[in-house]
Amino acid sequence: MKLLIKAPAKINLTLDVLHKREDGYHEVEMVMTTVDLSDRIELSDIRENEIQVVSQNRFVPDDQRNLAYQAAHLVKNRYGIQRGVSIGIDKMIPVAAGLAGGSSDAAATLRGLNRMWDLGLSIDELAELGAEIGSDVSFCVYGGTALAKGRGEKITHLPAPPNCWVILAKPSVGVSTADVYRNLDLTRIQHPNTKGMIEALEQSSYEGICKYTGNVLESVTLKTNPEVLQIKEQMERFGADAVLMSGSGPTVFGLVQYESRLQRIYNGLRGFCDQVFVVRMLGDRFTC
Ligand SMILES: C[C@@](CO)(OP(=O)(O)O)[C@H](O)COP(=O)(O)OP(=O)(O)OC[C@H]1O[C@@H](n2ccc(N)nc2=O)[C@H](O)[C@@H]1O
Ligand SMILES: Nc1ncnc2c1ncn2[C@@H]1O[C@H](COP(=O)(O)OP(=O)(O)O)[C@@H](O)[C@H]1O
Repeated sequence: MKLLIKAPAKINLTLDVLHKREDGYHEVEMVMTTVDLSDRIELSDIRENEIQVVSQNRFVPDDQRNLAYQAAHLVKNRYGIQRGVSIGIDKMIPVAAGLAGGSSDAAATLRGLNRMWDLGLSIDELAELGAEIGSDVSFCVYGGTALAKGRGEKITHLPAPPNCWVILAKPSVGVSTADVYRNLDLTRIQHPNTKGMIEALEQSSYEGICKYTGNVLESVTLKTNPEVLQIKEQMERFGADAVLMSGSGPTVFGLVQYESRLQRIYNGLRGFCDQVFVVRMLGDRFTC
């Protein structure tokens, strides 16, 4: 049997950090939404009772460090599955970019194995398993648009944003999520208005969504990586309606309502940023 599953990237419309917890993680409040830049995960039955990961991308680990491997390993152990699987990862989402590519691969693997191995798990049960792999995996199991609390695993679904374009620009610098959280100065945070963002989504107000975007992790990543700030400034100058870094970075996204502006922003960015994508937000969430 072979299964092909889509693993979409996410962006953070808001990202707030409330405090540092005793377990070392940070208590967060984030509004996240999936966009149609997706990895393709191919699950295939194999004869050997083992997990294999195959990817052409040299930044994607092919062993137990891979989050998709960890998802298969968790399911195999938890449910005593005596079958093997090959996980092919066709990587479209830039790696270590603040777009949750690895988390989404893990989430897609959970959804896929649930079908392939007839586990009969609900989407909520899959999201609970996802939380054991990483903070962003639960959200990626559902996709769509949601408020994520706790360390990211407590999910409340929200209405999809109104239709618009999203330009993603990924500078070549690498960013470690753990380092960004570690270097965050909690005494100097400018908290985004999460409530305002939720209301804007509920009212389907594009202007409100643009107004309430905010990410406290920018204070760390923009300071250590001036090229990220430069990309933000370029996107603003070329006329994006809202510009923000996604997650811990370094990817910057711009929201654009009118197609006429899109080409100008895209061309302006291509000059000094290798990876630029124009995508749509994905309205629907996964149900199984
Ligand atoms: C910042 C965010 C925003 O969506 O995304 P990315 O930039 O990674 O895409 C997430 O909070 C990242 O989630 P994820 O990448 O799954 O994090 P994990 O693997 O669970 O944790 C990586 C490290 O980040 C730190 N961490 C993560 C989540 C959290 N709420 N508090 C933390 O302090 C911890 O040091 C942890 O060891
Ligand atoms: N399936 C995967 N795809 C990409 N990276 C992975 C995967 N599994 C593990 N990783 C590791 O996780 C790290 C974070 O990758 P990724 O999920 O792409 O970034 P982010 O958390 O910033 O959104 C990478 O450095 C990579 O080594």
